[in-house]
Amino acid sequence: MAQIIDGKKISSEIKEEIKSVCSQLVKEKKQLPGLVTILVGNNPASKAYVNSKAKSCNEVGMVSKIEILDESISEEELISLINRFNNDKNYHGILVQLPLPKYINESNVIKSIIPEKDVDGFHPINVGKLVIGEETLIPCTPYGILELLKRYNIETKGKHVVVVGRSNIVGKPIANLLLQKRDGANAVVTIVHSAAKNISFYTKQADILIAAIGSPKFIKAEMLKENVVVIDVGINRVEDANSPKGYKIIGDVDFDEVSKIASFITPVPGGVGPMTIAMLLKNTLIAYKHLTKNIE
Ligand SMILES: Nc1nc(=O)c2c([nH]1)NC[C@@H]1CN(c3ccc(C(=O)N[C@@H](CCC(=O)O)C(=O)O)cc3)C=[N+]21
Repeated sequence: MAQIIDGKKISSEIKEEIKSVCSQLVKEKKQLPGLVTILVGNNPASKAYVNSKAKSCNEVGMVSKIEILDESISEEELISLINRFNNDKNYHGILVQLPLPKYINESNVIKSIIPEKDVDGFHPINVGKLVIGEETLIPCTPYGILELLKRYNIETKGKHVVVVGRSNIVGKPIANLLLQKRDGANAVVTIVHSAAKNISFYTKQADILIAAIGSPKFIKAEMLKENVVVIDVGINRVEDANSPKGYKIIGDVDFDEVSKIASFITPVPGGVGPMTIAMLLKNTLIAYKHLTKNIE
């Protein structure tokens, strides 16, 4: 049986670390780090995420603001609001909850956030820095995966990591980060995606498998070798009559069968998801550090 990688526990540890930095700032009567989250429309899942981000901010003692905008807002109005926060010294991180309504160009919106406050790490300047191995704000989910591997002492040097999925949010950045030589993971990395003729051919070679597909229970035990380390990034909402909420969240990995052959595995929920939020707070602290020079 695989050892469970407890993302909930590690995320609590990281939040404790951030909390102690914030209470030190209070003692020194210094400004606190601030995060603004912008939500357009009222998609229930997005609302839930945004609320849990704000709750975590409050837990660690950061300043947090949620801006909820009507679905009818124009791209120009959204960008002008972002500009206001670009210039607002009380906020060091700006996060625009994705996805945005179809008529708003996501790329224009992401580019309107100053790279220094881009705590998602989605701005092309930050993406470019990440790819060439320069210090930058790392997207929260990949950053969370790196922390999990580090805190469970899972060696990546020379290991074959197979990333399933090529999104800009998870697949591409995690592949680049694990590839990095200088203060990096130094792994051999393969990215596979839906156009592959035989996905199992690739996944069977993985020492570490990262599933970021967006398809419930896609990864089966027969696609993997014994003792593989499995990181499940999937957050799939499926109907569940037995749950009080009417739905449950399952990953991209068939946990019941894969946990029998893997050496380590992240559960869903309680794996990568909580880490995403912890690393968002960490990024806000890093942005604060660079913008204010209040902490070393
Ligand atoms: N600009 C932007 N940045 C994001 O980082 C971003 C986004 N937009 N849009 C949506 C996705 C999704 N996302 C998650 C965060 C936490 C959990 C999380 O905490 N999940 C819990 C379960 C939560 C539950 O039960 O609903 C878990 O896996 O244990 C999941 C998903 C951030 N995203």
